[in-house]
Amino acid sequence: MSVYTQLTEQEFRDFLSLYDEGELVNWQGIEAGIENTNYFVNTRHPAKGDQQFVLTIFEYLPKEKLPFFIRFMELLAKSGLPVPAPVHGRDDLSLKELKGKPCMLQPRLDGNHIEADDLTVEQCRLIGDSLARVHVAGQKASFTQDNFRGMDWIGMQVSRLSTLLPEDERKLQAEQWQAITAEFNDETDLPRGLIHADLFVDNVLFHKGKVSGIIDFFQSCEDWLLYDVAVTVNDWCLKSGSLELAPQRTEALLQAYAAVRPFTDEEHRLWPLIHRLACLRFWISRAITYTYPDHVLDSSDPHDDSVLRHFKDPAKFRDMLRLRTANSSSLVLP
Ligand SMILES: Nc1ncnc2c1ncn2[C@@H]1O[C@H](COP(=O)(O)OP(=O)(O)O)[C@@H](O)[C@H]1O
Ligand SMILES: N[C@@H](CCOP(=O)(O)O)C(=O)O
Repeated sequence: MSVYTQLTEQEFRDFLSLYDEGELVNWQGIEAGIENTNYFVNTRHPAKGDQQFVLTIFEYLPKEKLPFFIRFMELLAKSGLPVPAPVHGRDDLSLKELKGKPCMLQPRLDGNHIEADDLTVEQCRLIGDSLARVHVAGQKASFTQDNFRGMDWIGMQVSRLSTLLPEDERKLQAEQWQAITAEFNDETDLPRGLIHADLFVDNVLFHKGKVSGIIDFFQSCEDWLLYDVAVTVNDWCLKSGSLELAPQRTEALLQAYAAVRPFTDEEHRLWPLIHRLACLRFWISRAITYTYPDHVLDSSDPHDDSVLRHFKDPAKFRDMLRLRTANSSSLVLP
């Protein structure tokens, strides 16, 4: 469970007084998530009735990065996607502060998470369609933000980790980074746009056979659209208990995506390699969170047992990187 910032009842009440969303009924810390503190917060309003929200407190993201996420979420919600547009306070602003940390209130969307192993081919199809719609809607944006975990960041982490990793892992990262930077650079002719950048299964809710919630936009940014597709496929389309891609799931996701936004020739060519970029990125971010937590959680002491958190296994993406490299000829876009 990841609840880094604990709040008292009075602090919840004071916070809610900044909004016209009613009085506090109750709250509960949310177990999922590793980077931010999240609470379910229920209120009762004399006219609006019972309401359900999610309060997100940003533990390490700098305040200046947040307006982009808010604008992107608002744009997607306005485009008809099931994205929780942040709630505006009495001052008409959605970005607030609690205990010196930026925070915001979002509507709690209906639906449930599905365990990756239980996903159906239909759910993979639905998320392929939704992802393409996110990308198409993002093309309308007049605002942007760089990927703070993009190529520059990955390059920096590869050098930082080189003195800390075992020799075989250091060698693997160095070789992969060389292959990746040879193709992915300023001359790369891949379509770019606003991407979610973390569309893992646990960032989507399903309700009544539909995608009812796309959440956690706090890695979103401008980058290669195909990178977002690779990140998504690598979490949604695995065979049960394996890191191999399940052909039916993969095909369903990619075909549904391509029906909304067809892939370009350059995207077809670079599909096998962009998988390796996606794997390397999450291997590194997990290694940093898991093995070297000080590097990530600048604003809280990683050895402080009073905070509740959970970690994700970096080795999964190291092994997936090896597998995608070995099987690269089987990675084909429709
Ligand atoms: N708007 C929302 N509606 C419903 N549930 C939400 C919403 N936002 C977050 N959650 C719940 O909170 C959990 C953690 O949120 P998330 O944004 O993924 O946190 P983190 O950024 O720390 O990973 C999600 O897995 C989901 O269960
Ligand atoms: N999906 C990432 C973790 C990103 O962190 P989150 O707290 O924003 O979900 C992974 O699985 O490594």
